[in-house]
Amino acid sequence: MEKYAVVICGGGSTYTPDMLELLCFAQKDFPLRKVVIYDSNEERQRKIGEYGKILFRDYYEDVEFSYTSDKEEAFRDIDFAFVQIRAGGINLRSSDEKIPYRYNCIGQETCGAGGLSYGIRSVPEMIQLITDIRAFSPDSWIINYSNPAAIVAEATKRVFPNDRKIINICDMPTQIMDSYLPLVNKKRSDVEPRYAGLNHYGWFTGLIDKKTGVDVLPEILDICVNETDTVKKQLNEMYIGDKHWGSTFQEHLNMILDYPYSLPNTYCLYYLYPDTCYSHYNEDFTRSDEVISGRGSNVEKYCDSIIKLGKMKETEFDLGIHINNNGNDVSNVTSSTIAYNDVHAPYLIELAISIINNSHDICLVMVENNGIVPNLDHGMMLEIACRIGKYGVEPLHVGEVLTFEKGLLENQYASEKLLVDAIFEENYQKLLQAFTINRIVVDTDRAKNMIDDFIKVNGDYWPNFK
Ligand SMILES: NC(=O)c1ccc[n+]([C@@H]2O[C@H](COP(=O)([O-])OP(=O)(O)OC[C@H]3O[C@@H](n4cnc5c(N)ncnc54)[C@H](O)[C@@H]3O)[C@@H](O)[C@H]2O)c1
Ligand SMILES: O=P(O)(O)OC[C@H]1O[C@H](O[C@H]2[C@H](O)[C@@H](O)[C@@H](O)O[C@@H]2CO)[C@H](O)[C@@H](O)[C@@H]1O
Ligand SMILES: [Mn+2]
Repeated sequence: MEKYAVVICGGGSTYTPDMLELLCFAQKDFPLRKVVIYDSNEERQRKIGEYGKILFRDYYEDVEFSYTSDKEEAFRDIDFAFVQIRAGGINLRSSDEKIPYRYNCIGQETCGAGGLSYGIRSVPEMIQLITDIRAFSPDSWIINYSNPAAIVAEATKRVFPNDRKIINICDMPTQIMDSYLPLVNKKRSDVEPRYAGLNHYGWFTGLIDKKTGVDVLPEILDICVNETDTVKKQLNEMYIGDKHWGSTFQEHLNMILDYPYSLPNTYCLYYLYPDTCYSHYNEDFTRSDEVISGRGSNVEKYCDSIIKLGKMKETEFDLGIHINNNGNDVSNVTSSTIAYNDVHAPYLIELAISIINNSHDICLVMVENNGIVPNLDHGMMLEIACRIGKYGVEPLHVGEVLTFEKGLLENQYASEKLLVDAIFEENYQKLLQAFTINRIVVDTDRAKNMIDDFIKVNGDYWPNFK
């Protein structure tokens, strides 16, 4: 049986423990010979690296596990690169979120001015990373989570136009399916999604039951409209203790009631309800602060405890690993790390399994439009349903989008396209246009003031726009 070599880029990521543990759970369906975690910040990765040594020794000893900041050590002889870097780190995410508030604008990780600022940092680092991976493993799959995925996808499309093994993905639609499918007693592996839009700005147009061929989305929307209180209660229970996602999904349900003909991505909230979102956020304690004190701190404590014990088996951290024996459905076998049981790792591994088995599972990934949605810009990197196999990504037919969605998407794509132009040309005028055309920014003076502030905090992460 073939065994694969995986590198996780951004090894210091808060998602890495979940990812490593799920690789142990999925060893029957995704057999591995080598796992390397790679990070440009040795210190940030060290604890997760030391924890990973214990994990693989206890649960997957025939895998060669290591951690490094050396590119050749990380990228030589690799089959899959899972990429989850945060260019500039969490502190600059904090600036991305706080600077817009100075000008009465929402600050968000991937949307609006914050997302544009983040995109300017991410693009050069992602291009360098992919170039480095390709230098040592020209035929490896590069599956990227790093944000802002829409802007990264637009930029990598231009620099690596013929590289069919770069896949940009997002786990938000997966999370939305997991949140609403229980209303019709289904889970994610029971349906094939139909979806269209840009990353973090799209809509489900169908959820096809694999057994019957029936689209269960209309029934879900009907329940949302006619049994709203039941749905509110179910979402509250699902996200009990998770204030951010709990409140996000309550607002998301309100958006469905306003536009009850499709199931939008949660991120549409920032574009369609900017004033409501602005009023709900605390500019002195934004989402990045919650992540630092929540997921970030939990993951660090988790790794520290295991490193201190020197083992996981027969401790409170014992994963009770059983070889995943329920077929390809790793989404049923979530890891038990304290980081959080989430869709992030399962989604990535489900994708990899569909590739190695050539099973053509349908996943939502970002591909160049090229007429799949004939009334949208053909260069748009659309997040749509695609069949995933060992020879690449094959998009399903979509057809035209409605006027409302077309108007929103063309506007957003103009912002993202102008931003990538601005980055490559170091062009201030296009930078100003990218900010001003964005539905969350709108005003030229506000855009100019934010850009001035972003230039100050981003330093060398930003080119010298002129
Ligand atoms: N696509 C999605 O739906 C999705 C879901 C969740 C998270 N994300 C993204 O995944 C990334 C990781 O999230 P996180 O909260 O774990 O971030 P994090 O800040 O906890 O970790 C990111 C790691 O990347 C490292 N890094 C930064 N630049 C690098 C480079 N050029 N080369 C190698 N390593 C580098 C950092 O040192 C850090 O250890 C972010 O971009 C986040 O937005 C995407
Ligand atoms: O604010 P964060 O860092 O917690 O999350 C930002 C990311 O949010 C989405 O990913 C979600 C995922 O969709 C859902 O499973 C949730 O429970 O956890 C993930 C991250 O916490 C979004 O898709 C990402 O692009 C964002 O980076
Ligand atoms: Mn996402």
